[in-house]
Amino acid sequence: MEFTAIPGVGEKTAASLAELDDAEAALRSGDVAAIARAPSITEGRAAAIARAAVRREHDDDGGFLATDRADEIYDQALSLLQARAVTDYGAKRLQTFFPSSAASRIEEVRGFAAAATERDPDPDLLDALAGVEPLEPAEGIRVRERCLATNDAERYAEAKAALPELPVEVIDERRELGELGRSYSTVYVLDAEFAGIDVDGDVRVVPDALERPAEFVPERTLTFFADNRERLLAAAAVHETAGTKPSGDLDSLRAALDRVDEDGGIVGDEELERLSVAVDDLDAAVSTAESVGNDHLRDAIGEQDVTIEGTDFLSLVEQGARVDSLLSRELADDYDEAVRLAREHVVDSLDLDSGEAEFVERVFGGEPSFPLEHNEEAVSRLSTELAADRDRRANRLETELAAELRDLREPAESMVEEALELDVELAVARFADDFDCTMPTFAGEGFEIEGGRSPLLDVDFDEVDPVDYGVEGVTLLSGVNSGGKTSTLDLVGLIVVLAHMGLPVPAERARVSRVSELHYYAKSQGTLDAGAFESTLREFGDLVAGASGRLVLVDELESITEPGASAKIIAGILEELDEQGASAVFVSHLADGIREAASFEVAVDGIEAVGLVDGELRVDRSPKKNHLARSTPELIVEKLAGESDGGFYRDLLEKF
Ligand SMILES: Nc1ncnc2c1ncn2[C@@H]1O[C@H](COP(=O)(O)OP(=O)(O)OP(=O)(O)O)[C@@H](O)[C@H]1O
Repeated sequence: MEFTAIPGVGEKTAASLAELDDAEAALRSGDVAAIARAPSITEGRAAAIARAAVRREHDDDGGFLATDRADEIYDQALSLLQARAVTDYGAKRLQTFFPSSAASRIEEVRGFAAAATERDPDPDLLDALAGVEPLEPAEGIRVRERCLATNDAERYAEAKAALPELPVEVIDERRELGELGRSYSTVYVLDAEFAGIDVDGDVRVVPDALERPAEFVPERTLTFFADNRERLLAAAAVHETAGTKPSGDLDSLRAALDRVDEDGGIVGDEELERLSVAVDDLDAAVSTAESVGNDHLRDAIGEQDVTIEGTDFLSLVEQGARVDSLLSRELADDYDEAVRLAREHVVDSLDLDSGEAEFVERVFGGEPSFPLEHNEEAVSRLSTELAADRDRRANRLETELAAELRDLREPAESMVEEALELDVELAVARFADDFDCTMPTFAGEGFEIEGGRSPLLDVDFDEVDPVDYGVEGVTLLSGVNSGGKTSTLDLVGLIVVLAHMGLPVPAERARVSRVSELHYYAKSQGTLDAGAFESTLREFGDLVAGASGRLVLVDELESITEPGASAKIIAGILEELDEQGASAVFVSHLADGIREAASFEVAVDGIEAVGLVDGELRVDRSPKKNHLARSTPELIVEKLAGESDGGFYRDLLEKF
């Protein structure tokens, strides 16, 4: 697939997408999580790319929402769905649902929605979902104790690219390898010619290391699991609560996570723990050991009766009062004991093995002196030895554990994606539940809605009166002020948009025709000036230029100019739409004038006031077919005519 053929995808994004394992499948299925795994593609951008890819896949020109008001209705529908997603991911993924004129796309989503509405949005499940997020790649890993080495400039560049986490050293001769062996706990040599080399340290010749980089940086795998621990556990909890079968085995995943600490290190290896503690506590142990030895020596000196010959005394004074020779002669045994105690303290407190204990021999010893002092160089050698052992052991264990975890990585990723996908399904299920939705059917012309209740109204959904309304062809919708004409258009628009998204609609039953474009024009705010009027007229000129297959909803177009002209303009538009067999509902208070001006019998439906109760209009929200509803002024005049004896109101009423 040429990624640049997807609208909105340039060379740079295409190159990012190409880095995915199976970008085509991700694009085809609108898998936002997978697309967002491409470098520098955010989830928001991934949703836009997915939408464009799905459109292309289904040959959809993206023109379904043909007007601003149609766009707004879609945005409102999307917001209602998104408000029911628990995860940010779910909210973004819902953006890949859009109204389309393509039957194949609608069918695809209808299949998804049918399964989704079977789901039970259990509150525990929604709680569990709250912790699920797309997984993070392991980033910022820097390994300092191991290195790669090569004598080839080209391989050096390849190594830097394939294993950016490791230092890469250039070596010209064997001797340098020996130096590296002493500086690093492990050296991976990339050149086969060094095979069989015998140098100090852990130096391994691995010419194929760049072909299997993950094995040489187990930190990649371990950090991935450590960084994503909470998300993975949350996804596991989602599967358990939902009773769904995850891609991976949850017990193995949990057991594996228990073996990695929060920094990606190994948990539960006693020897590694011992070595780590020994490295960390070495200086403190040596210092305490020194005190132990000196305490012993001080006590011994204090208790000793020192006999000193005059010549010795003289020589001592001449030497600047040094007591070493005196110590070696008089307190040799006590000094040896002090050294033994000091060594023993280091070995015991750090739990050193016999090999390590040999290094301690050199830390304390030598010529007797007071106070007893440690040999710094020997401490440093012991420290280097312990650290190298620790690093080698950690690396060996990490390599082994990472090899096990690598096999779990893919199932773990799928498991999280499945949990996130479940959030999308549950959002649809909750939407359908909350607004008593049904799956619409596609057939015939226009639409037929039974028991439709708009969630876009400014009243609680529980208080929304159900509306029955159907239209085939071109119709005027009349009615009292605030009777619900605009709300009816909104309901029709919403049901048509949701149906073309492939989703359930808020009605007991709904039939809609397959529409190529939805043209919904909101009521204009007051009369337009000449320029704005001209451009509005041009818009309608374009609308009627090829209206077949379109659904047109227009709210009180008459408000754009004076009533007489408006009626003629509306009549003209209706004639064109009628000729092309389009379906349209025009809300208007000018039904009489329009009918008069039109060259065909324009159908008129009406939202009828049942009457005025305490000055308030009681309305039947379902428009009556082929019925010109009485207007609010007419109702008021009728009321006044009934209340008074005077002829004025009766005369007035007769004029309606
Ligand atoms: N089906 C319904 N159920 C409950 N309340 C409704 C319903 N339809 C409309 N309403 C209420 O009536 C109010 C007015 O509705 P709407 O704006 O659709 O009337 P209208 O006929 O377009 O008015 P106007 O002629 O003044 O433009 C809404 O804001 C809403 O509160």
